Amino acid sequence: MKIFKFGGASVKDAESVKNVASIIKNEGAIDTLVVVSAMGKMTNAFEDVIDSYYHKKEDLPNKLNYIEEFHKDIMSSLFDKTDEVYKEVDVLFGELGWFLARNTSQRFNYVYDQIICFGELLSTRIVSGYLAKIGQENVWFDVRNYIKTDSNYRDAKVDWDLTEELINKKVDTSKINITQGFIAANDTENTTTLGREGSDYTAGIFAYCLSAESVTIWKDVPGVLNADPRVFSDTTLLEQISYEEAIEMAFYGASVIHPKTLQPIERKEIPLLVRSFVNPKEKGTTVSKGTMLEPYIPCYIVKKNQILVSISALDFSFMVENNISFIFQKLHDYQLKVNLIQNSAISFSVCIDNKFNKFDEFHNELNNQFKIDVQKNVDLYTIRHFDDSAIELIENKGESLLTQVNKETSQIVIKPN
Ligand SMILES: Nc1ncnc2c1ncn2[C@@H]1O[C@H](COP(=O)(O)OP(=O)(O)O)[C@@H](O)[C@H]1O
Ligand SMILES: N[C@@H](CC(=O)OP(=O)(O)O)C(=O)O
Repeated sequence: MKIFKFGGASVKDAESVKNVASIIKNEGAIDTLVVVSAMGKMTNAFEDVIDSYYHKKEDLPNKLNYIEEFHKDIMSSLFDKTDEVYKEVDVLFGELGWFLARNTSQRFNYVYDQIICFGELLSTRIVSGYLAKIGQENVWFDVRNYIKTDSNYRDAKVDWDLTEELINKKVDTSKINITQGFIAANDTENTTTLGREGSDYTAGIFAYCLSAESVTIWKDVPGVLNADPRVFSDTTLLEQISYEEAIEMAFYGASVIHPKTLQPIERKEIPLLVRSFVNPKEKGTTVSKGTMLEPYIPCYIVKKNQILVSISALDFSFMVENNISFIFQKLHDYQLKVNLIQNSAISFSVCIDNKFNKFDEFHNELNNQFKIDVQKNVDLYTIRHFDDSAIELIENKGESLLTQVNKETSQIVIKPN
């Protein structure tokens, strides 16, 4: 069985849905399980709904209307008004309205997951309905009956044993199956999610459980490039990369593959293909066991908007185990993700992501015990397989604040010009 994954960009409008349907027809007409994300930027739109709902804002009806109109507008170009899919979509909007009216829970993460899931439920109904409309038989299923997790809402951990059992019992591997990425359920049937951009991971979960022959993630780029084309104007397609290399790139922040996706498929040595839904005839990138990188060239990964913090003791004493472990505990407590560490005898530097906006609290707490220098709004560049000219290219992007060089990887913190 093959696994396909289509992200939001591939189903952002009616033409895109037609394109996805033609790829499925041409490339995956049997034995294929298709994982689909919410359409376009609909997950962000549902986050707006959650914000308005949770904070009881007056604009909630407008935000809900926007989402309904977005989907119905796409549907009007794909279906006749009498098609079954309209009923299915209306049932989903009914369920959403029912939850919004009846929910009494104040737990934000729980509420978030019960609402955000409708993006994927709607998109899969539309893709499945359109395939049926053009005569392509397929099976739609609710992934929440297949992927089971703990109750850590918004970042749930998969119960692998139960999930594997359910998937193997329930998936008809001879058919085209259409299901949702990103969402799952706990043992009390409440919806959970696997973390933002987690649909790639869903594809990895199905691939592992079904021992699939391959996973193809269809993207708006020709494959894995040696840099993000949104940031670098001159990029090269990587035709082949090893699992290890792909895991390294994803770990450092190459957003083309979700970091959690690779571990399950690497364990079973299932090839991962990253291909273009714009040019589906092109081969794209193969991630598999074997050659580390083909062609062997420097690869650039950038994380924007980081904070560089240098910490030293007030009395100039050494930065050693006891104070470093204390600082790390505090970084953990304030959910500050560390992307680079460098220490010398008397100072300790970290480059961190302030995703949850807790840096100022961390700073206040440590300020009277340590001397702390802070540089906000810096960019962290990671270069895999660097050479001198690659480092020079990055150092020309602004003021270079810190450079760290390991065998295969160089990391440079830049204050942009
Ligand atoms: N090394 C890279 N190679 C290709 N694309 C990259 C790379 N690093 C970042 N990207 C970005 O990843 C995007 C595709 O990933 P993403 O938007 O998450 O897709 P989807 O939402 O369809 O899963 C591309 O549009 C590109 O800008
Ligand atoms: N829709 C979810 C899950 C996802 O993976 O989406 P995409 O495949 O479009 O990145 C999100 O936006 O987080």
